[in-house]
Amino acid sequence: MSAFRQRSVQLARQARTTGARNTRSYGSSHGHDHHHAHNVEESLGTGFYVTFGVIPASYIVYSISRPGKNGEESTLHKWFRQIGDYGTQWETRNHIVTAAIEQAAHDRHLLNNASQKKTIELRYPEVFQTGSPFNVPAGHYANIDKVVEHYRQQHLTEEERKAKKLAAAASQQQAPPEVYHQPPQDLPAVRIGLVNEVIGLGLFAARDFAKDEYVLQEAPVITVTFNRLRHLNAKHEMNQFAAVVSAHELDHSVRVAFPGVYSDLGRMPFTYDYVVANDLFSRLGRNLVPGHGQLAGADIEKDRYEAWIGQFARDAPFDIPKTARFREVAAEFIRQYAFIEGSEVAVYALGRGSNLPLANTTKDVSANVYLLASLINHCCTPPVDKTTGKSPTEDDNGRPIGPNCAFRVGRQGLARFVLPQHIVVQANRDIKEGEQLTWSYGKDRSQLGFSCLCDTCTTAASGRCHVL
Ligand SMILES: C[S@@+](CC[C@H](N)C(=O)[O-])C[C@H]1O[C@@H](n2cnc3c(N)ncnc32)[C@H](O)[C@@H]1O
Repeated sequence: MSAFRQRSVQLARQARTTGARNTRSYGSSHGHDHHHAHNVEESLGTGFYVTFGVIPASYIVYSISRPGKNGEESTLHKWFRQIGDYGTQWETRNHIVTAAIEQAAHDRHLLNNASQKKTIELRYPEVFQTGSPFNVPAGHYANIDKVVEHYRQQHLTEEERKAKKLAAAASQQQAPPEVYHQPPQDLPAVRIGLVNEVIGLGLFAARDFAKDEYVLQEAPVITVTFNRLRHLNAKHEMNQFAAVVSAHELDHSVRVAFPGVYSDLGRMPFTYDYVVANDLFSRLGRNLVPGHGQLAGADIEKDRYEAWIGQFARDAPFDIPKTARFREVAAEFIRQYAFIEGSEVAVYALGRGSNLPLANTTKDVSANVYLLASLINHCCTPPVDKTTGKSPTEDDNGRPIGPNCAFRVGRQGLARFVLPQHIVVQANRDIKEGEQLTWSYGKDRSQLGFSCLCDTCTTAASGRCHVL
């Protein structure tokens, strides 16, 4: 194209030169043309391109508009027809899509509503009649009696093994002791005794008890509202003071059970003769639930008793001034002697700063004082043995050590026979007649508030408590 263009320019230049020769030359331009011939750059122009473009375009249009060799439809004609057919095509597609959606909806409806078949159609029912096609001579079935017998034996052996295992497990599983479910028996349960002049009164087994056996059930003699956090405030102190004093006024046995508290409240302890003459030791058993353990009297010598109450008699003034100090005395008495329903620790174990469990600590709850159960003294649990990981229950000579009882207040666990606010005493190991009943006050020695003189602490053979 470039060569063609250069040639055209050359021809045009020659034509101009010839033209100049035939025309007049003006003086001013004379000789200039001759010496300075310009190179003229000219494009081919639109006309040129149009002319040359039309030819192939016409050819293309011509060829696509021609029918095929065998009279087929020309390409151009096909295009026009396709464009014309678009409407029909879309209509057909829409019909197909609509039909598919309708069918899907129908199927879905059918699947959701049709009930499931309860039987399975066999592809060919003769399947039941056929035997194994392998290793079976024509007209015969294999005799599988031996196989059946083998698996029958295997099944019987397995069943026998299971039965033996179950029986072994059942014999190993110890049935809970019968006594654990039974309320205390209507038999002598406890006897009152004087442990020594420091510890004071205590309760002693009046017969043998088996581990887990219930010893007695007792109703409270004083019930007051108690709040672990607001124990010492005017409302609670007044409530406790009134309850403690009126219990004393109603029954002299209360003064026998708590001589120290009543001397603090201005009441003289009774003499031994007065107690015996009025049968006040026996009256200490008056709140036992009938049929749930009996008090077998008291075993206390006169001179020891007089020596013991002498310490309280010395302090006792003769009147009860209702001052704040006496309210405090009553409140302290409740803290020392009361038990809370549902709790397995007594109120003293819930003293200020205690982290022992009490359902809702800011709530007012009932705290109960009992006549007999309040005489049960504390015994320390021996420290855990590092080798066994348990607290020893026997000393080196095989004698039982540690507390031998536990208590529950109200219904708890299997002790469903316990009445609301009542206390039940339970043997936590076998107890011999004459043994002192003890339980743990729930704190270690440093927090007890008195110098512990329990067997665990004082018996040389056990003596382990000293390390606490
Ligand atoms: C709930 S009373 C038990 C009955 C008490 N012995 C009495 O005569 O009133 C608790 C008080 O008994 C005394 N006590 C209980 N267990 C004791 C122990 N292991 N060692 C020394 N004193 C104990 C303490 O004076 C304690 O405050």
